[in-house]
Amino acid sequence: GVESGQSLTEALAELPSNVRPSAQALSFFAMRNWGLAMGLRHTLVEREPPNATLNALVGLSLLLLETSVRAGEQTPAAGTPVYTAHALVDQAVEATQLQRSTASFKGLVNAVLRRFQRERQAVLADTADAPEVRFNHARWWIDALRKAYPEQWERLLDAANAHPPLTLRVNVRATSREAVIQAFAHEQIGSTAFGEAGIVLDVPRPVTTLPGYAQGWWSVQDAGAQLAAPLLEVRDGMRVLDACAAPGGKTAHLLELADVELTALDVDPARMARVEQNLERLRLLSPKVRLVAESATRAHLWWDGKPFDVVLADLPCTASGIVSRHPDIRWLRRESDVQQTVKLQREILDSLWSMVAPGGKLLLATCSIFPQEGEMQAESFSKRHVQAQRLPAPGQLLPSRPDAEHPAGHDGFFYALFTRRMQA
Ligand SMILES: C[S@@+](CC[C@H](N)C(=O)[O-])C[C@H]1O[C@@H](n2cnc3c(N)ncnc32)[C@H](O)[C@@H]1O
Repeated sequence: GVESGQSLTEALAELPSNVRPSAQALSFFAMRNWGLAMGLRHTLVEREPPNATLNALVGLSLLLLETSVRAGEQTPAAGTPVYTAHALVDQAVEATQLQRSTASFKGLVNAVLRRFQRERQAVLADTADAPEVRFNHARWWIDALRKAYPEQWERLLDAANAHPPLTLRVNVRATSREAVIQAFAHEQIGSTAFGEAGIVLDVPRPVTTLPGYAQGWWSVQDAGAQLAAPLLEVRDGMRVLDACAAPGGKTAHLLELADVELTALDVDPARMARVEQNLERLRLLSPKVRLVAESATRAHLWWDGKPFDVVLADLPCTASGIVSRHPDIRWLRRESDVQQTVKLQREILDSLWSMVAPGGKLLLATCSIFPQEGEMQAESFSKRHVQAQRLPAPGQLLPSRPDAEHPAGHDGFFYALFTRRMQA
């Protein structure tokens, strides 16, 4: 799916629920190691296979073969899919045979896998130095980060390859952070407080098995994303617009912080339905909350003309800051996507700016670390809108792993805050 442009989340959602957990574990592992998979495929089959399915099948089989050899040399990390080499070759050949688009390549798949088994050391030596293999990202992505962050690019790529912690934000309308930590401790689940309402789990686990999920005590949200809503300093009675709201992480946070009149908007109706489900679980739906499935750029269809005190523009972006949580992104995106999202972001921002009340605030947020979607976008916005005055905000947050000072680490985000100057 990812090789032909479909996101992993979409592809997994289409599978029957009984195979989804194992398919997710395998595909996440594959995406976290796809640089090696494609590197081995390239060394052994120089010519690009005629279709994406065959390419993925050969790459995945080689990766799993290599994983099985390494597992014999060193205990693999928890969750690593380990199969015997014999079973792998058999299954790969059988899978090739099952699909009409690949069936005639059965002999090729068999030959490639057997050659890898015979010549493993030499094949690895020919493969290991390619940047895609070393850093496990697409080449254009590595080059873009090297250019933007000449000092930090290697650290950033390594952080993207790490497994992220499980971080939660407590719904302070429903309970207190201390009560949640205690409820977790009661079930021998270790966790640590961070930030204003955050909790990081000592060991990640399926969220629905944690106390308080159904009761809406908390939401899953990265530590960096938890900074967004507080920057807007909402107070009771304010008119608030969350313009790119789905799946509703920051919508819920805004509603937890104050008793506001909130419009949550998203262009994607299916994703908008998830906002409703999330707010329902958190007991945050009320007549003061309006949910609209429309585009921020088509204000005439949904805006009553009354300005908002606060606008959150959590813009669609390449998501280059959250790769550790979505390991397919780095393979899914194309270089040309950056230009396209920059243009869409500009259109959305310009439309939203006209809705901000004098003295009101707009927060430009993205989960990207490409400067075009961050500081460059904010600067060009300032130039287009002379009434926009920039206020203090974190700017570019680069992804960081948990450490003693920041037990939750955080993903990569960009935040720029503007206020509309009062008329003279
Ligand atoms: C980064 S996500 C938002 C995440 C969300 N704020 C949260 O915290 O859970 C960006 C969202 O923008 C939406 N979007 C894209 N184009 C849009 C448009 N023209 N108008 C409104 N929403 C749009 C996408 O469907 C996507 O759900």
